[in-house]
Amino acid sequence: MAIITVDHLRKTYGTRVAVEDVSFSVKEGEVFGIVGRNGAGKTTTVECVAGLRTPTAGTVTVDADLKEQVGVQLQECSLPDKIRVGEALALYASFYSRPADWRALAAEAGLDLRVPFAKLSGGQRQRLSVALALVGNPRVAILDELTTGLDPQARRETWDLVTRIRDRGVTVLLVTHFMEEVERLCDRVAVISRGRVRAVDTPAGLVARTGGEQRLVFHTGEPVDGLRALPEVTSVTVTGDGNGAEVTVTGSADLLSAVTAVLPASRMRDLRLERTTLDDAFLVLTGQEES
Ligand SMILES: Nc1ncnc2c1ncn2[C@@H]1O[C@H](COP(=O)(O)OP(=O)(O)OP(=O)(O)O)[C@@H](O)[C@H]1O
Repeated sequence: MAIITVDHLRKTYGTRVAVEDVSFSVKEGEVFGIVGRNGAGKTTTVECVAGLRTPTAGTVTVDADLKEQVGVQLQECSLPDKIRVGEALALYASFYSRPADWRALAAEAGLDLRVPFAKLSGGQRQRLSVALALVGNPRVAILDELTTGLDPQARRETWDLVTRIRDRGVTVLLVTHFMEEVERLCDRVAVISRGRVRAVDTPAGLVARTGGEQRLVFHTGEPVDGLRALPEVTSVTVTGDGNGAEVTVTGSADLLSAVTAVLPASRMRDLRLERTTLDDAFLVLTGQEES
């Protein structure tokens, strides 16, 4: 069941078009990603979903009482330097009629209640901002670029926190630049480019729709012309000659077994198989329009 429905959303600021035409729906309980290059319209879109901005045209429907049931973590978390983690959580909890147990939230986010905001690391600040977004016990959490600027360890801890939120049944709308984050966390993702949705799919579906191509690269002294006739093969490129020739074969799934049936792996050196990645898919889907 859709908990969020965005239908032909458009948002302009004077003559500047921030969101041209965006439609998607988010199912209850899923982690739904929004990806796109800088300025694509991601933040404007989620701010409209959160009720922080009014659409110029189109509609946003959220099947939850906005004030109480949507928790928002926006790009920068800024609090007074001296406020302690526990004080900030208690303050936010006082805004809600049925707040979550904020001590448990802090423990889950790995935060010490006594530490003042100014002393928190970047990762701790991000996890505090997620905890603050959850303190009202929302059914929907909107998280905007929550791991930008974090080191790999802090990023992983934040991902674990998002996974635990999802496991509790909270629907998550996640804006991100990181394809690894999409692969790890998102059930489905909308790719936005220049204010329009270019694709909505699972991460694997996005990879598949932009080719799902495989590439086999190896060195051999053997003739490779026979490979061109294989139905799995779309191209064979040879650079250099003789025993040092580097051969690149592209094609569909099962490329490796098809090729090694004709040319045994024992006749190849430095064999490697490369697959289309989500990064490749993202570049294909957003690249042409915005270089
Ligand atoms: N308040 C505003 N007034 C004027 N233009 C704005 C305003 N907010 C956003 N824009 C413009 O709208 C476009 C989309 O901005 P938005 O912040 O939604 O993009 P984004 O995809 O979230 O980018 P980023 O990844 O850099 O955060 C940009 O060109 C931006 O400059």
